[in-house]
Amino acid sequence: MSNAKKLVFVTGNANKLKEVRAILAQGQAIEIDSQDLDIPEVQGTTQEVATAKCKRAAELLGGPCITEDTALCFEALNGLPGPYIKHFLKSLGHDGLNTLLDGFPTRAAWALCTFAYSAGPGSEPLLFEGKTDGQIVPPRGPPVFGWDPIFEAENTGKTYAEMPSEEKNKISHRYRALDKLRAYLQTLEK
Ligand SMILES: O=P(O)(O)OP(=O)(O)OP(=O)(O)OC[C@H]1O[C@@H](n2cnc3c(O)ncnc32)[C@H](O)[C@@H]1O
Ligand SMILES: [Mg+2]
Repeated sequence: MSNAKKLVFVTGNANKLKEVRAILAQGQAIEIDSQDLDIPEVQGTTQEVATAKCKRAAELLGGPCITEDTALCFEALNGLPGPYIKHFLKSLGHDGLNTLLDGFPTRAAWALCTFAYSAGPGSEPLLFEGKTDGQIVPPRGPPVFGWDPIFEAENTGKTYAEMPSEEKNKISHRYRALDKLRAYLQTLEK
């Protein structure tokens, strides 16, 4: 009999779901169900964006849920595109995001993952953040997931896209945020 804790992850992104399941599968009794709900994303800080999305998801579901927002932040642009990376990526592509940084003294960037957990409608979401530093580089590796080919992580010399998934999942912004969420969920079981 499985005594796994079940959680609903509200996301429309199949790659996120895949990584979250792979990371949580490492010895943890948390099962993830997913739902793709169309939730407008507000403008603001990464925290404001994450909180508003999770609140709305819990209202629509009528129960507890998690949501996740990923930002890609350029040091030269004071953290932008940040939570708006999805639209920047769609409009500019990998090459355009690189060109955006031409003429700036640094191509340093960080990937920021924010998980939000709501215990249910009306319950203020809790946030769990994970960050991985890196550099924006011309694309290398298979273009499977978002901006993976242009993000060279920390001192690995590899873009996320060049890493086997187990390697990315050990150092990623998502892994680091999930580690905190997992620790919090364990305290609820006690
Ligand atoms: O339904 P949700 O969960 O919101 O899924 P989404 O695809 O809209 O995701 P976000 O709003 O968080 O936007 C983040 C953007 O960054 C991309 N992205 C997220 N995590 C990534 C990762 O680990 N590597 C590369 N790209 C990523 C993703 O495809 C989006 O274009
Ligand atoms: Mg989204």
